[in-house]
Amino acid sequence: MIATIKYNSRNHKIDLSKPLDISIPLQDGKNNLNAWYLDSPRIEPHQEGDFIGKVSEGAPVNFNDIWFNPHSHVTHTECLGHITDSFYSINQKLKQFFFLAEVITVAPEKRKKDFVISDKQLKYALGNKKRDALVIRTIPNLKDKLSRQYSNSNPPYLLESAAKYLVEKGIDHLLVDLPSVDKEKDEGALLSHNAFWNIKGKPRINATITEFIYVANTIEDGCYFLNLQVAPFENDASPSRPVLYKPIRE
Ligand SMILES: N[C@@H](CC(=O)c1ccccc1NC=O)C(=O)O
Repeated sequence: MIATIKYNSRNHKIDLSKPLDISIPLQDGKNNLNAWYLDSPRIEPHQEGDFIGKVSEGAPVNFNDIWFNPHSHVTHTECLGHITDSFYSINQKLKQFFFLAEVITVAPEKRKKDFVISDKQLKYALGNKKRDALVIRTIPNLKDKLSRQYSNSNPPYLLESAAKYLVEKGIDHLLVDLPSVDKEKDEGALLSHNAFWNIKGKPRINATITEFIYVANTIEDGCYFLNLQVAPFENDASPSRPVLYKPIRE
């Protein structure tokens, strides 16, 4: 199924039958991804009195309750409501779902005890490309990213100057394969979140950050169309499924 997309007065073709899913699924239990010191997520039959919501236990349907936190357990997209006093819902702020994206691969640089993504690395990778969205794959890029236990591991993050550079570049949607764009323990500074949403200036209310993606090694760096949608929760963040489509060269 081939679609032609007219973007900036140019036609691009994509094959809708060849989606590249860069989300991480959520599953019950300890093998699930985890961050921010929470228990593992749970998917379990709803129970009430004698009722157990499971066909094999005599119920007419499987009827599971799910306990999870979008920031801890799954690919999720957040809006500025993640760090503001006022409530903003990702389901209200993300209203367009196709974007031109660049996929880049970065090896975070060692800075004292941290590993960071710098503005210099992003400048080198983006050059003068103009994109709506940036997908950052960090290396090493092993399958353990699907089930990592990140709490107290001080994962890589973006320098504030890197986030500021992305704002200057006009990147509205940032996707990373990390738990956060900020340092795990930064005493609430959240410098990159603040810079990306320009909280101290004119807030970028339609900009989004997607965390915990996984970009398989079979997906090459380069230009893609990105379909980004969230589950319709009215919350600062919600589970999301970013999907890439490679433009067809003619
Ligand atoms: N870096 C922050 C902590 C933080 O970001 C955070 C803490 C608890 C639960 C979630 C967090 N961040 C992401 O959703 C700090 O050290 O204050």
